[in-house]
Amino acid sequence: MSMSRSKASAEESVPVNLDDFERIADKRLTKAVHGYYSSGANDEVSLRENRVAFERIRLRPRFLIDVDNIQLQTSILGYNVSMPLIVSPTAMQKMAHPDGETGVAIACKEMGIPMTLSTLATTSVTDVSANCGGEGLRFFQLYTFRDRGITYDLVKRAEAAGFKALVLTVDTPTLGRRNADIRNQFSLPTGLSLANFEAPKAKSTLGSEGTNLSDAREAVRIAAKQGMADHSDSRSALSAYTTKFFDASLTWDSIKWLKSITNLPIVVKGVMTAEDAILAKEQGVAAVWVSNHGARQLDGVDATIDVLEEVVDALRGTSIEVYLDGGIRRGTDILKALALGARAVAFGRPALWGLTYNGKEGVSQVLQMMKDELSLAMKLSGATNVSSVPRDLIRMPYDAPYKSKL
Ligand SMILES: Cc1cc2nc3c(=O)[nH]c(=O)nc-3n(C[C@H](O)[C@H](O)[C@H](O)COP(=O)(O)O)c2cc1C
Ligand SMILES: CC(C)CC(=O)C(=O)O
Repeated sequence: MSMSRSKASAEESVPVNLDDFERIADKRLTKAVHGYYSSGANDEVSLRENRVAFERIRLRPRFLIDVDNIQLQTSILGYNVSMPLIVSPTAMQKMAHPDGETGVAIACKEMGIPMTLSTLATTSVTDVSANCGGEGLRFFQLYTFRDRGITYDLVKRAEAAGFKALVLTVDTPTLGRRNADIRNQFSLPTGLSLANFEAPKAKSTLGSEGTNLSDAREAVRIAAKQGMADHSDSRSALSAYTTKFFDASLTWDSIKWLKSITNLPIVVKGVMTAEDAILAKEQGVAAVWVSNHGARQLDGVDATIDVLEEVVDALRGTSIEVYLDGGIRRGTDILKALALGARAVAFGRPALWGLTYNGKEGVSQVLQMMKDELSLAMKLSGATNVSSVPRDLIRMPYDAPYKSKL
């Protein structure tokens, strides 16, 4: 791994929590990249809410429970993991550090947790896998393109590269409005490209015989190579890119098509209601990922942690796993989500801060910090196993005042 940047410089003290990593990353990134990574949509009401909602939840610790040996390991989609944490997909990680997606993937592999690679990564599915020696658990986040042949090709490449699940993002038919990207005229810095769209080195795996896909593929490829430099959509170059190429006509029914082309388990990312959780269930998905996209899409939605329980309730009695991201910054946040029924949680920005701080090593530090914090939170609250954190370990703001059941 490249080590082109130092750890904390003299004026930066060593980070002791994720906020410290954020502060250091804020100073090091260019204005445009920092704006892109940190922004939420519009007035960032939901961005603030993602954090504040965690702070409103109170813990109800139990004591004189043997917490000498607590159980952090669990399984995700049948794979053993060292703790219930996934790294969320975030686009264009090489803007943070040359280690980019490979750095995140290796840090996750070493920690024994899944990494989710974005469709809009600056390292290809093939290269990420090769750089990890084919080891580690990786999921592929899928954006669907107007031309289904492009989506098909992405899925086949992810399969061939050994990715173990498709994470279909459903909250982005088009891009949310992010003020910083508009002000900064954001586009991908020169020298980087959206690597999953580079021309395949070998013969194309494209399988939709009979359709002429070359023009559409070429357009996507050129845009990816040019770093989405098209600012014709007044909202931003990213917005122009998604409007032009993303399939805004996708419906729940489209999951049938996805299932017809792959045997990989499908995880639906971006669910915020019981209604959509039930529609996902009807499509036979393996997992539902509660997310508001780090509050970057529709502003004014609830914090994810506040809708988790309705989704969990809607899927009760099924084998569908529920994950959550949005504002996870502390071990106690993880514990709160587990108490509400999440099988695992995920985070996006903290991995980018770790990457900015010190490449792959910085991501490892961030992951280790979360593991240590989760372990501490469990010991201090009497929770012994991540798979069976009781609901009454927490008090939600909407819970009725305590009445003795004793
Ligand atoms: C810079 C950035 C880029 C993102 N890119 C993607 C993406 O390519 N695909 C996707 O499904 N979600 C993407 N997301 C959303 C994340 O997967 C995740 O839902 C969000 O970051 C969780 O919130 P957190 O950052 O507070 O942990 C992105 C988020 C950020 C901050
Ligand atoms: C270009 C975007 C679609 C990537 C993304 O998901 C995001 O920036 O939140």
